[in-house]
Amino acid sequence: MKRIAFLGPEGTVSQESARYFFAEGTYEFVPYALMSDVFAATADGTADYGVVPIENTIEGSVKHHIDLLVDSESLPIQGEWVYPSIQNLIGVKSDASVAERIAGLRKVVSKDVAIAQCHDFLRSRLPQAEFDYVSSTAEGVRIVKEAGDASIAAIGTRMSAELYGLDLLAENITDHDNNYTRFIVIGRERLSMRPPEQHKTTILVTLPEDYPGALHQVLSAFAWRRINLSKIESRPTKKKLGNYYFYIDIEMSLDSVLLPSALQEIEAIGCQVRTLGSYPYFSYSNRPNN
Ligand SMILES: O=C(O)C(=O)Cc1ccccc1
Repeated sequence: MKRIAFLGPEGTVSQESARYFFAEGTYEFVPYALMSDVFAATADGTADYGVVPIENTIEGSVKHHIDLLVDSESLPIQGEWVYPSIQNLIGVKSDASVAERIAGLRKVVSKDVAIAQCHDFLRSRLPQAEFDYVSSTAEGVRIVKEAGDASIAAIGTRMSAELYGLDLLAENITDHDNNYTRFIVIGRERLSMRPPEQHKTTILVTLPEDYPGALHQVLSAFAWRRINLSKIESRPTKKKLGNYYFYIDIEMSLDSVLLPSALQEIEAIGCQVRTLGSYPYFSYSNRPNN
């Protein structure tokens, strides 16, 4: 049975999303306390695949996860999908009314991204609350359960509230209905699933120094071939202040005729190109398990 590593404990958005993506076949879903553990377990073969939230509608790229991906040389991206994260306000069980319980909250414990996703709700309904940032949404739920304290709430999935036997104090508290998270799966083996309509390729490009207009040349190698890019983002190389690489998502498979020649052209001007993966991509309307 294939093992799928995800950011735990049980009940995270990542786990919900992994179950949605790997809906067909039998898999073992294995929680890890930190995203770096998810990468390490996949790298050393303890897990076959690792699930990584990489970008959010509201927050943009999860920079720490992009950096982990870049640092994990041997783990190509094998697939990408989009999942709507629905967050809820979760508290200990009590006989008091929900309004009273919300009024009595002093602290909210959750993951930074989840708190950001619910910013408007928290500002209007819980202006008095302070925030504790923890490693995942389900970890916040676990902490609330352990504390057994009615003045603390977590933000997390419905699944986590059920798992820890807590109450939903408010459902679907995310600020925007179009709040989606883009997930990738890393691993050595290709995935065997229904062929998708779209493929993507992700590359890292380091520009040569002292080459004015290098980025323009990179972009034009794609432009004149009419190859669409869906994302370009610079990240510091961390080797020297002011040195960057570009993280580029390309809407084309590396198996195509055009893309390899574009990459050759970019290398020819002195850029370093590293492929992070060429993989199937599933939008939310084109679900992997339709
Ligand atoms: O903390 C979690 O539950 C995660 O899986 C990370 C996360 C949090 C919010 C949106 C998407 C992923």
